[in-house]
Amino acid sequence: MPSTTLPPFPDNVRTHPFLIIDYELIKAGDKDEENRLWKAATTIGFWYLKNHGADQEGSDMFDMGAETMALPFEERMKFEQGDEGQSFGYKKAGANAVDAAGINLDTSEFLNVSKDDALACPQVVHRTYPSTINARMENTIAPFVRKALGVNYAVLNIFNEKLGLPQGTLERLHAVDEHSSSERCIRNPPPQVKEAAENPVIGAHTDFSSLSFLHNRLGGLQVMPPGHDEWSYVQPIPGHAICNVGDVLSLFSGGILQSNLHRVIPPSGAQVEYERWTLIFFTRPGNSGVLRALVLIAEAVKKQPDRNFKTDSTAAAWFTRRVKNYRVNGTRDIGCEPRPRTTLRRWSSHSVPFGS
Ligand SMILES: O=C(O)CCC(=O)C(=O)O
Ligand SMILES: [Fe+2]
Repeated sequence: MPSTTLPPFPDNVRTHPFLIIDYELIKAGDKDEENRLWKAATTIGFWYLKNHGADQEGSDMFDMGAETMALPFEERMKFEQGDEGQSFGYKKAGANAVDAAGINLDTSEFLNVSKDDALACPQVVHRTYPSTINARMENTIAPFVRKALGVNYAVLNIFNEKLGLPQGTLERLHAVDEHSSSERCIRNPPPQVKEAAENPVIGAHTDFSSLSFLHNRLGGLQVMPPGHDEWSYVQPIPGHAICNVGDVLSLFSGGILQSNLHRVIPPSGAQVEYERWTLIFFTRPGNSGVLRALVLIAEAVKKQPDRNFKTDSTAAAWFTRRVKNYRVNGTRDIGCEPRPRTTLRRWSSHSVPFGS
């Protein structure tokens, strides 16, 4: 369990301010708040969300993560996600690379529990999990999934309206009863040597979700805002989730919604001594939907001939490829684009932006 007496976020590092969106106002249909959300999503693609109502569920999830990471390593490894593009299960540290060459390995461990397994429990949809996860499937994981989905559907419905799509289009593409996404709980140990304090623990990337609903207590997350060439920290604010647009919404919206580059390095200042935990719910599209810019967005796509908003892949195939390409031992699919291990390149400068 992450300590409750963590040192404060340092005041001598560069941070990037995000808009703070009030979920209570969003639920109440406040148009000004919807406009602020739209502004955040179409500029940097990140925002803080307050009054999301998932604090207790998030805290229970962190407990689940701590209980599971306390199991012997061999036990966790029985549930390792493997190199075939499956994300559900346990990811050991060092299975992913943090640089484009695939030389430097990550230090993060992930626990990815499928929302389908959580909501169908005791039925197994995708796979089984360590005993500590099974024990909390109904009373911890499913309630968190429901809260996170509620938040993300509210946001999707606003984007749907702003994009001028027929009512319910984005929600249907992310239908709760169609198999899809995972959530993630991450543990990063403190760096072993002082020099490692600047090394990324999760390399630069854009999320291959539609929306990410993220909770962390220590610093370390950094963004590269559009038009900048230096990283800025994202300061965790107690009780505020950090939300961001992922590649799938960017793709569906022809780039109107921004999926922004970010990475994780060890926390700075006194926080560096502490284990760092993150909880994320990734809302992903249903597996059968073909990923391409939606028809009504075709005009926006035509105006950006240098960018590719067409994958010819279903969500399931695209997602599998993205997971495999992160794995050090992952085999590339025939016909797959060159393997950028991380998306250090800006999309505008490479022709297959959604293939990595
Ligand atoms: O740990 C964090 O703060 C962010 C993790 C992240 O960006 C990811 O898992 O995609
Ligand atoms: Fe991310």
